[in-house]
Amino acid sequence: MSKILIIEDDAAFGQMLQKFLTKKEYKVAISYNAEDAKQKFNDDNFDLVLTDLRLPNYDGIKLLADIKDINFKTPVIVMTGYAEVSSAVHAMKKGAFDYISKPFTPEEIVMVIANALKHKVESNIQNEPQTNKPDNSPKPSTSSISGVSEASKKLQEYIKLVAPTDMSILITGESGTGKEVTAKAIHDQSKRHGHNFIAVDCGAIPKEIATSEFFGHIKGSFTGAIEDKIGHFEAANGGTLFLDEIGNLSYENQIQLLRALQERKIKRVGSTKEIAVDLRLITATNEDLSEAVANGTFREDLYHRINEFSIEIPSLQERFEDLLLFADYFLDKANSALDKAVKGFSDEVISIFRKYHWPGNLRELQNIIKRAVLLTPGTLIEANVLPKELFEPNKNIADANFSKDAYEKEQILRALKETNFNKSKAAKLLQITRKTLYNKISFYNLDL
Ligand SMILES: Nc1ncnc2c1ncn2[C@@H]1O[C@H](COP(=O)(O)OP(=O)(O)OP(=O)(O)O)[C@@H](O)[C@H]1O
Repeated sequence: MSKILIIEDDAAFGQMLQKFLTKKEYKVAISYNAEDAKQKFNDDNFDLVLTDLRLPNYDGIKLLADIKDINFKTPVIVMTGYAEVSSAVHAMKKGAFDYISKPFTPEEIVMVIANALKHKVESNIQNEPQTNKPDNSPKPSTSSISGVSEASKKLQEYIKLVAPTDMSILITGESGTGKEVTAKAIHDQSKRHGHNFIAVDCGAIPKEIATSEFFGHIKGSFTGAIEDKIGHFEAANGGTLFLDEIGNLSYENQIQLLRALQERKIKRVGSTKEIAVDLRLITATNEDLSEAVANGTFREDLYHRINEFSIEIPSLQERFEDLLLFADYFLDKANSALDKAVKGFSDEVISIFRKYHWPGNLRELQNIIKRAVLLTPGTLIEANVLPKELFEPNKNIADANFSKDAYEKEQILRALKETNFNKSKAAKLLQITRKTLYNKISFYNLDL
């Protein structure tokens, strides 16, 4: 029988929930304040914690951190008011497993709990064999976050799937979507993580020196070669070589690269000595390489060699539900970089962020937030520190979006009416997650 700890200052609601979950065959304890909750959590083994984010005299996020400090494996579900999606997202960033907005239906809470408990069992099974070898296990990347949208979850699945293999990965996606971050995550989760991750922007290397940049040179081999130099291939030996903007390589360099990959050996410029290299290749492009192959500007044999598996990174628009999560993350990052203590975004800014189309994706979001943090005198980012492009309608897609939005809104309302406003059922009908539905209801300002 799974044990649940409810932390809820509203005694009547807490007791009702306790009673309901007990009927569902859970063993349920309840705390009405943070101190008691920590005590109980310390003294007993709980399989799951269900906590309100707003507690008297205690910050819910701090309590979440305290719980994670005691036992980071226990999944925590946070309960929030409907308007507090951004705090829920913040909580998830700090390690909460899921969130549920009040008021919720009995089916919803049962589903969320069952899902969290299932995940706990699965992750315990995965963790078991690794307990005695902490140092050899791949480290998760710490300088990035995963996102909660379906597109992000799929991306994480792919990363997890391909990381342990030695397959060559081609990462595609618009500029600023996180291709390099993804390549690094694959490296960090691979068995090569103890070796170098070398990132090279092929677009930034002049054609004349590309060979020496990739393979190194020996002193005196050409004018300017004043000392021996190792190239990127050797530097990445044992680890991962990430070639960004691979489509920019000259035809000659493409041949050299293909040869090095096939033979797994290189020669420094000016040397006859062959050097064995053992590396994993990850490449990225924001152009359509198959088109370049069709046009004859990119070698087909190299294309197949680098494309044993391809991963497409979603644009920020395609990961709409991640927007606030990333915004929060970049806010923290900007605060530390600029030594500021800006706490959040005004409602108006959040609404502007949600309406903007983010052509520069995560990089643009990050830059805008950093600039806004710098310009913000107080604790909240207000609309007056945002650049003007955020206020301009996106002319290219305005019409398309209008009709798409109107259609989507109508579909949501129809599904809600059809299910008598049961959000879980409506989400199922629409074939989206409950969270996506909540986000869309809030995005379209549906007054339910
Ligand atoms: N998952 C993530 N978590 C945190 N930050 C991210 C994430 N993905 C991207 N970023 C940030 O967004 C910015 C752009 O990421 P990155 O350089 O990986 O994009 P890219 O697709 O390789 O860009 P380009 O096409 O211009 O080379 C970086 O500053 C990176 O730190």
